[in-house]
Amino acid sequence: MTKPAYKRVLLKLSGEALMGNDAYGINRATIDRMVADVAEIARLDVELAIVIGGGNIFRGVAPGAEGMDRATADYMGMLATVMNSLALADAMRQAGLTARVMSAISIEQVVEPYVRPKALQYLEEGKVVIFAAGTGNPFFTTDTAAALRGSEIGAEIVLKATKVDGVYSADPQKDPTATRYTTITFDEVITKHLQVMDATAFALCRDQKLPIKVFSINKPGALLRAVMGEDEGTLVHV
Ligand SMILES: Nc1ncnc2c1ncn2[C@@H]1O[C@H](COP(=O)(O)OP(=O)(O)OP(=O)(O)O)[C@@H](O)[C@H]1O
Ligand SMILES: O=c1ccn([C@@H]2O[C@H](COP(=O)(O)O)[C@@H](O)[C@H]2O)c(=O)[nH]1
Repeated sequence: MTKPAYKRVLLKLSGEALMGNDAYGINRATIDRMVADVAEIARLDVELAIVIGGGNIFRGVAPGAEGMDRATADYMGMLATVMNSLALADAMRQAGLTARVMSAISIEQVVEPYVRPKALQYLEEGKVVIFAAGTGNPFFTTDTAAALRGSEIGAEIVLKATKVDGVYSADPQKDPTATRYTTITFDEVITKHLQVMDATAFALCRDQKLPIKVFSINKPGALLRAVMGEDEGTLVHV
């Protein structure tokens, strides 16, 4: 087998995809499938850090959050990512992988705080590092957290595993005539307002020259192909 294209990657996993076909929450079969995909690339000695979104849990509380102060709702969203991170780490443990969860907000009885040198040490030791609670700040997203942590740890690429199989000319879930790009520049995605990731995340990756690959979380083998540098999804580059 040929070698992986990257030594260290930041994988952004869709929170919303975690609910599978359920209305919200964590679907057991879905998380196990995600972990199996992750295990496949961990076996290749790729240093792997993960950020997982919170849409699967936050969607469930959204009606109650209506009219809520934005920062408070955002803190709830960040806590949702902590729950997903813990569930992911535990599923990894059951699959024989060693994962460490590090939180951007202080909840030390539950999960250790994010400390960059410690995260780097874990990666060098071959542990999977899961960055929880986003950036730790309201008004941001876990996509921006992925761009931020990816830059901090010197990842060579951000792999965004999501519900669609790449970046399209318009939202493919709304516009069936939308066409998929194989590659696209950061300037183009930003000026065309393509919203598969938020503009803050795109701008940070552009400034740090950190490429992003967007691909389907539901397509078998897609993560492996992305790690091998094969033609999969859409590459967003400088
Ligand atoms: N131009 C576009 N190309 C591709 N997808 C797009 C585009 N515009 C909007 N989208 C939407 O962006 C979504 C992916 O981003 P989103 O941040 O909502 O999900 P996620 O990151 O997978 O979930 P979570 O936020 O729970 O982690 C896709 O499901 C798609 O419908
Ligand atoms: O840095 C961050 C990251 C996330 N949030 C809040 O959490 C939810 C869930 O994250 P997704 O990226 O949408 O999955 C998000 O909507 C924000 O409300 C945050 O405030 N800061």
